[in-house]
Amino acid sequence: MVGAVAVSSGLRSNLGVVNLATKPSRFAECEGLPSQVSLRKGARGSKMLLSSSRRRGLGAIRADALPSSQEVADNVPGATALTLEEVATDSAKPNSPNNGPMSPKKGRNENIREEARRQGAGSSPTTFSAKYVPFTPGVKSDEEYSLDEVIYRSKTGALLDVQHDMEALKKAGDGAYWRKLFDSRVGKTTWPYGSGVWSKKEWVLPEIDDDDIVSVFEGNSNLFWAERFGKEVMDMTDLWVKHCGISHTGSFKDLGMTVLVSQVNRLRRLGKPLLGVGCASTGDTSAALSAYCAAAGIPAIVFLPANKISIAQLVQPIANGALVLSMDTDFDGCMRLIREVTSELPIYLANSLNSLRLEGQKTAAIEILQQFDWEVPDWVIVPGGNLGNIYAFYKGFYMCKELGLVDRMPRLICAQAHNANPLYRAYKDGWENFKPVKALPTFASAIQIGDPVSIDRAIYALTQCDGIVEEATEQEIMDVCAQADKSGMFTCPHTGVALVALEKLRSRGVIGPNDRTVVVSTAHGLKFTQSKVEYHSSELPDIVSQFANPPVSVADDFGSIMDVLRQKLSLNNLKGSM
Ligand SMILES: N[C@@H](CCOP(=O)(O)O)C(=O)O
Repeated sequence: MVGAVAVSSGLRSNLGVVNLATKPSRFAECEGLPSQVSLRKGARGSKMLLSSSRRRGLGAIRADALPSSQEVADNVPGATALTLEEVATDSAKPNSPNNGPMSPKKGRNENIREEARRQGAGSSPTTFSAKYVPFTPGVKSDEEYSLDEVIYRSKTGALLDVQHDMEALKKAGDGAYWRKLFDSRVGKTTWPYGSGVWSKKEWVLPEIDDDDIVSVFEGNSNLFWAERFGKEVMDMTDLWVKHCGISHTGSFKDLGMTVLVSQVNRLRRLGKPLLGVGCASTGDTSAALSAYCAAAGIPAIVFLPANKISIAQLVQPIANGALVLSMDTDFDGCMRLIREVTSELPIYLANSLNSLRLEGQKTAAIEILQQFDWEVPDWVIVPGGNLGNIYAFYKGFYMCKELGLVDRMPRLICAQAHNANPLYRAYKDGWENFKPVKALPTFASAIQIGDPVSIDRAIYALTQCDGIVEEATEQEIMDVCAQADKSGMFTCPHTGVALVALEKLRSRGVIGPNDRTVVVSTAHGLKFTQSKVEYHSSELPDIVSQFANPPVSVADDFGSIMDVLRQKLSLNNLKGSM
């Protein structure tokens, strides 16, 4: 066990040293974010710019009501003004990263954006449109906002939804038309359709100019048949994993972030004085935001709970040049603070409270149908923390049904960690009396959230499709991950939570042995190696490592190695035949 112990203690000591809270100055001057506009002391001086009613308004601000860059500079001690022109034109500069490395040159002088523009693909005036409306299902309202406004909540404080002109989409063609169009774009590098998200552009952000899109051709993620795990562990024949973690920054967040950052890119070009984009995060949202902002040359500001995210997640925004603020609180605390800050300063909020994100995330559901050649699976299991994604999946499936691409919806299951299970509790209570909880530490750290922003969206989605909520204990999460990994996967703990939900529903007979079931894997397991190392070293407190596979320490000589092989591989039984 020497090897395992060494690896594990090395990792642990690394974790101990990395605490950005003690080193703010090194990171305050990250590329693209003038340190004068840092959010340290004095930023609260800008309070006078916003009316107190807006402060009470749950963070809802409209872009046309935002202070100008000059006003910010005048009122924020130490801030300098970016001219509107500077803000707006940065991404249009010829050497802007937005036009840079991810756009391979076509011919001598043309990149793929230019090629798409020349061919008129996607940039011509569209008959499709989308707008924000209050997310108040069943309640009629005339309230609506352009997607070019900076607004996250309705007048009454409700969440917003992006509403598409479904009539225009229906008029364009029937289900077969849309299926054919989407299928024709898969596997190409045509800008911007090489992206799994933008290949559904008409259903996502129909009115954005292709030139404003910030994409690294995310999406089109793997959907694979988990044959051995399905058969041996779940007694199932038709179990699939949609691996959204095989993505640019290693999680499904890329799907939403390409949409959100593209819209910010557009707003800055239109002259909105947005200084940057900010989020609270348990590690994946911050990684995605930082990468897309870096690709577009837009400042990113991320609020992280100190010592609560993995090193692999922490290093991503650092490397991408974001301003990383590490705080001695949990995710819910970071979320409260970023909402306060974004209602004070012209920083665009990138958490899934912002309904734009879900427009990108819903494409994973459409992809699942597409990958099954437009056949609908019986069940789709999604891990849930802040709860935007379960609604995003619902919406993707719903649009496909409404527009005739398929004729039914799958049943959705949301899976939560027992240590952070407010949705599960509400479900068990017949959806009555939702109460936020104090989320306790869980290996599934990305869903360690006690007061989920999208609770209303999640409850709506689940009630609409006869959905189910399940929960997983820490022991169950680690065991199922080890079993899944043994069958060739490399699961993140959140995927483990979804697998536990599956196991429980299988053992109760709710999910049948031949039901086509998709488990959504939300992140790459390589982001969460620490708990795996400790599990296989049997070093996790309060966890019995029944599926541990520790490395064997062996002397570097032939005889010792043969002894181990004999013991481990039952070579003695084979002796006669050798
Ligand atoms: N797991 C998330 C938490 C933030 O949720 P979001 O839905 O607002 O992105 C993360 O990776 O930060």
